[in-house]
Amino acid sequence: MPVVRALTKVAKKALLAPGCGCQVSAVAVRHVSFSPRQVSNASDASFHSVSFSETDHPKVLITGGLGQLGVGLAKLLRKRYGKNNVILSDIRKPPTHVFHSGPFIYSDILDYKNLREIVVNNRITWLVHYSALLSAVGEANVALARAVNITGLHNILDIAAEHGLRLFVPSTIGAFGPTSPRNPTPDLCVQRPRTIYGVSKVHAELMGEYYHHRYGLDFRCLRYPGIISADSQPGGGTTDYAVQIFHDAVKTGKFECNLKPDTRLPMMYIDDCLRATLEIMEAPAETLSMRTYNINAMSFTPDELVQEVQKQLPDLQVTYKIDPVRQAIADSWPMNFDDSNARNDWSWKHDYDLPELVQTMLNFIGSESQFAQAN
Ligand SMILES: NC(=O)c1ccc[n+]([C@@H]2O[C@H](COP(=O)([O-])OP(=O)(O)OC[C@H]3O[C@@H](n4cnc5c(N)ncnc54)[C@H](O)[C@@H]3O)[C@@H](O)[C@H]2O)c1
Ligand SMILES: C[C@@H](O)[C@H](N)C(=O)O
Repeated sequence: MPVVRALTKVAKKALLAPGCGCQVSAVAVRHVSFSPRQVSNASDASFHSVSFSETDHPKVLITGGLGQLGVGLAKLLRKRYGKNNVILSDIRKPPTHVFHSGPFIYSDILDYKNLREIVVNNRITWLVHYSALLSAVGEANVALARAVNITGLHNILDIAAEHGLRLFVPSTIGAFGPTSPRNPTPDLCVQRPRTIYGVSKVHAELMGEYYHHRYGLDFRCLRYPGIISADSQPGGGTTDYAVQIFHDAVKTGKFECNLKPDTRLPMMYIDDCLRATLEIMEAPAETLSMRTYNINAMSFTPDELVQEVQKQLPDLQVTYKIDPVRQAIADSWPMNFDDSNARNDWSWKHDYDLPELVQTMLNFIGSESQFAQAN
């Protein structure tokens, strides 16, 4: 598979490069007057996101933008800030419609110099860091997940701090583990995840908050639930079943579920997720009592989702063939998410519950499939 080959090549390059972290450090120290790697005591902390004036439109770079969430976010942000003020980037080749919808640029987050060139040449003020390997693919390739999710994040943090960017990094329900309270899971509690994905996301939360306190980095982070979207495919996670069921229900009337029928996980429709991202990015700093927030919309089991879909498509046949890796991951994740801090601090509110989600997904996929048959 070309994508897998490209990713493996990138990871090998990063992992085999002698002291790849040190090379990055050398570049930062040589060319940048302020770098987190140079600051030796807290009193020197001097990074502020002052370059962004609230009256101007931000100039946004989205990394890993060709996955499930990036294209939709670019569309939303372009509507608000103008097409040319939002740059999508990835290491993959964009489909034609994405390429023609606004600026796209190649960016490998493991290439620090390339990242810096993009930020400088395009006068970037906000960075949305979406590149990652998700939970199931991460377990299948731990070395690659470690490189992309941890080494890549270090590059992003340094670039953001050096250039005074506002930085958004999503975290996940996967940042919690079996020893966390699971029903509900609050913002602050034990976090001992058992996947490389979860470990890398806890690391991202802590590093982002550390850079915020140490260097004044304007770091903002939301822990997303499993995200459900109709016009983009998930990238290899544990919650992917909740997207696949809609496609299979419409196209074949049959669905094989890889999680047990009673596995409860927090979920959210993509429009709520992207709006939350915009809202936290625009929130005045003084409203944020924390830098990492849970957000939630609904919570359901495969069985409950099937029942809701069968209200519209009663002939849907569902079988269960459990994937032990995904099941073990799901069993260690939150069942319900407590997002009261987000609701109190910056008025977070979801629009979609399970019935609206199911109706919207079936409408979208149904009309797409009718269109395909007619053409
Ligand atoms: N989709 C969800 O349900 C969900 C839930 C919680 C958190 N998140 C987080 O949101 C973000 C976006 O999720 P998504 O579902 O769009 O992910 P995805 O897996 O669909 O897309 C990730 C993208 O990262 C890119 N990428 C991989 N290696 C890269 C590299 N070296 N340089 C640049 N890009 C690289 C891939 O090509 C891919 O397009 C991720 O950080 C993820 O952890 C997603
Ligand atoms: C929940 C989330 O982080 C992603 N969809 C996964 O399952 O890995």
